[in-house]
Amino acid sequence: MARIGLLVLTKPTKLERILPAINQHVNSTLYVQLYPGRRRLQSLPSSSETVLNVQHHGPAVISIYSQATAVCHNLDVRVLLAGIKDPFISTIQTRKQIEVVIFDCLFHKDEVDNFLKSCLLNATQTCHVVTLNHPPHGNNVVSGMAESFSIDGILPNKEFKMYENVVVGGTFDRLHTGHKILLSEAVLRCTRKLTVGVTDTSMLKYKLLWELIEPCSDRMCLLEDFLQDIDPGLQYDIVPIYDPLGPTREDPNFQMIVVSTETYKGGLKVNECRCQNNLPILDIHTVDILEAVSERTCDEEEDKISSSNNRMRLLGTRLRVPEARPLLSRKPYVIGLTGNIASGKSSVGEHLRNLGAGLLNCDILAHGVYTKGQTCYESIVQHFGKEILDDDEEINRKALGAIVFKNKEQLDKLNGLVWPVLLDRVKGQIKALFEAGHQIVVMEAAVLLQAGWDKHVHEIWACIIPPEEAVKRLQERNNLTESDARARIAALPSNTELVAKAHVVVSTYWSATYTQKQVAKAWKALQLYLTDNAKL
Ligand SMILES: CC(=O)SCCNC(=O)CCNC(=O)[C@H](O)C(C)(C)COP(=O)(O)OP(=O)(O)OC[C@H]1O[C@@H](n2cnc3c(N)ncnc32)[C@H](O)[C@@H]1OP(=O)(O)O
Repeated sequence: MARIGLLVLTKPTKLERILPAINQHVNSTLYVQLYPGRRRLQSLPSSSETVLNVQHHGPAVISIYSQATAVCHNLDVRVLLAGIKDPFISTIQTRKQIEVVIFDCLFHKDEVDNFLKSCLLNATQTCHVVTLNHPPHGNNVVSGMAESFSIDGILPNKEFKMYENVVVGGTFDRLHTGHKILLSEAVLRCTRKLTVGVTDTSMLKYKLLWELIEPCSDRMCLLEDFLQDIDPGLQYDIVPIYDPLGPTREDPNFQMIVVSTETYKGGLKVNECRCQNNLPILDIHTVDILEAVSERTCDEEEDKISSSNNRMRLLGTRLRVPEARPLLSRKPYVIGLTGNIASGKSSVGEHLRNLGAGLLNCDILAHGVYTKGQTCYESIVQHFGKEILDDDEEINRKALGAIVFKNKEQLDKLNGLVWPVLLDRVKGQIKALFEAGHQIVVMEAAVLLQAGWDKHVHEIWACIIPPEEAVKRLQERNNLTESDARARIAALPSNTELVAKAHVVVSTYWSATYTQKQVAKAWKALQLYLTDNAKL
């Protein structure tokens, strides 16, 4: 199985039939090259032909993306546009090295050899060829796809225009089919420079699960990579934006803006602002939100292709490969379950226990190290004074908490007294749970990262909820004032810090059933990971 493949598509109507077979040949990136008739390679293009070509073949691009996404879920599909804009281009330049070329019809061996040698500029030495020459059945032409590539006899649509300077904006988090279509529509209509405004993370804090949005610089790099792939002939200016209008409020050169039906109002706002600034009004090209592949996977998701849905689907998945822990015993496999206060760690821990994990709760263990007669009792009383004692001389945690949660120095002191003793107990408990038959142990610890205990676990699972939800929960659960609740939240790592370290992220923001679903998904993925790596 190759990682990177190129599908040479001479008849787009065949796509539906050949897509399932493509999954057996490629598992990472699928380039698609629409291949206009080669007889045209001899003559030189004229600009009117370019416009006709884009007008004629542009809709096929959308259709390819929708169909390919529906069938090849795991492939990063990239429809190459340079050959559509200029049908006389005879070379294919991709960013990634092509390992397999898939033809949708039989070509003569000499033609194929010539194609591999002269047209493909970035193929591996061992690049091989597959022909999926399925016989046509029925007459059903897929909508948006013309059976013929010939543009002869096609009348120019006077409405259809191409522009030197085009602009498009968005968050572009984890490029999905909707983004690819929006960008392709912009590229297809652009002849010189495409400016892409990318919302900086500071603008996104109102978005659901914004903490899972990739950093702006990463999103910009991925965009550049995608755009250079689909049309290396354009100039790209990819810029971070800190307000919804970005560079459109001042650049006099922009001529056209590409928006989705959802962001059309934003396009109107841009023109309002340009009018006020005495700048030329932009033509607005609106791209439909893709409905065909927008099926929700659960009630909680939005009813369209959206980045929020994509982020929700990341919950419970393995976001990164755990670092090697050579100093940690391989067995049992220890998950550090952490999260800010009231984030629902304990419910996640319970789900994991139900699935078979051994569970230990460090909050509860911590309480046990300073009950009367236990190791930390004397040192805590000595430092914090007898005022923290109950009538029965036990440490009153409410009184102790009132001191430490208002004073960082005091909290550090308490942590310094408790953590070393607690860690010994935690290690003892992990061993006991393993001896009782648990191959996987979950260590629930609110301050896992601050304590530097990440080195004592094989991987980290973080539980996140929006901070405002945490404030609400804390006020209800712990009877705290709003400012006390905010102070308690601020004392623990933020969602962003947690996500940066976590291998798996779950959120208890929605229903208990949805939390359970995420945990079950993460548990299943962990079993696969452990089996693959023979860690159990
Ligand atoms: C490395 C670890 O994570 S060990 C587990 C955390 N425990 C510790 O660090 C020991 C020091 N803390 C304590 O002894 C107690 O929390 C006290 C005395 C401060 C307060 O006791 P209680 O009022 O009974 O609170 P309790 O222990 O149940 O903790 C309540 C919340 O405080 C937070 N909390 C606990 N310890 C700390 C700490 N050291 N720093 C910041 N927040 C903390 C937790 O997030 C917990 O929230 P959660 O229930 O949503 O997880």
